[in-house]
Amino acid sequence: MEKKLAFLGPHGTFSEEAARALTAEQRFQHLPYPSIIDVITAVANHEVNYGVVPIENTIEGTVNSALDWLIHEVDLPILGELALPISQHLLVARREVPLELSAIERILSHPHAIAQCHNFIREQLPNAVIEYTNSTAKAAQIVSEHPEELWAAIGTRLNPEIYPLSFAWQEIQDYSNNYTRFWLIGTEPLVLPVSPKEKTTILLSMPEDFPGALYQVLAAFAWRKINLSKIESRPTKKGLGSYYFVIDIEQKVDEILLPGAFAEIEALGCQVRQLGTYPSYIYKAN
Ligand SMILES: O=C(O)C(=O)C[C@]1(C(=O)O)C=C[C@@H](O)C=C1
Repeated sequence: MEKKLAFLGPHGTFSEEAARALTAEQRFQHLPYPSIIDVITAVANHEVNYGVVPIENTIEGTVNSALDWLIHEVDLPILGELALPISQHLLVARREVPLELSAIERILSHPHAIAQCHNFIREQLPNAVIEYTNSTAKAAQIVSEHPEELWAAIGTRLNPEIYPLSFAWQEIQDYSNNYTRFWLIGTEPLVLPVSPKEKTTILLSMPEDFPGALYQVLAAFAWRKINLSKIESRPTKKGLGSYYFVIDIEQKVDEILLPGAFAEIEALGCQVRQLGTYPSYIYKAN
């Protein structure tokens, strides 16, 4: 039976691009879900076998809703990661007389896409009202369905191929080297192509009132020369000043020295939860 994979819909999101690229060599039924949390929940409830969610963007940083749901609400392993180049475009409904930029009253998109284009919006559309949607493609769909309104969407280069839209301005993100990392999550293992880059992500909980705990944790990695690529603190939601640390490590969990580092950290009284050990890819267009 064909395996099912959930992505943030509707069709035409960056998440769908990432999902199709990550699973290019396998046959899947790709299913759109209305929100990132719905994607994760569908995987956790076994409605689908796998899901793809955005986790971090170069300009805007961590996608907190995705990371927090994976930390607090479910226990699903990360199976793979893809960094997808992101370019944002200003899209308007197709009409006989093209909509002037100065006439745009409302601009719709996913909060992360809006945040990647703050400078453009402030300079070119200072009076437009911002309306957040669950995804870029949702914004594109809504704008295309209301050609009578003076609305624009921030969306992907593929959106005008799916919805009756035209480009009002291309490449509007504030920084050119824009990437979003996506995680593939699932309830069963998946054979993915070998990657030169393997990563492990852990969630670290520390004992309370332990001066220098983070310093000692980092020392356990440092003296073993284990490379870390990200440390993010997220609230435990149990009280102000109480945090988890999400740490991305640039090697696989069973590689030499990493189990020793975990044992040393646990001996300090910290808890280590492994969120996944997985291949990491950078998207390359064919
Ligand atoms: O709206 C989309 O197209 C998504 O896939 C979501 C998302 C995100 O959550 O960061 C993905 C990539 C871009 O950074 C902007 C939006």
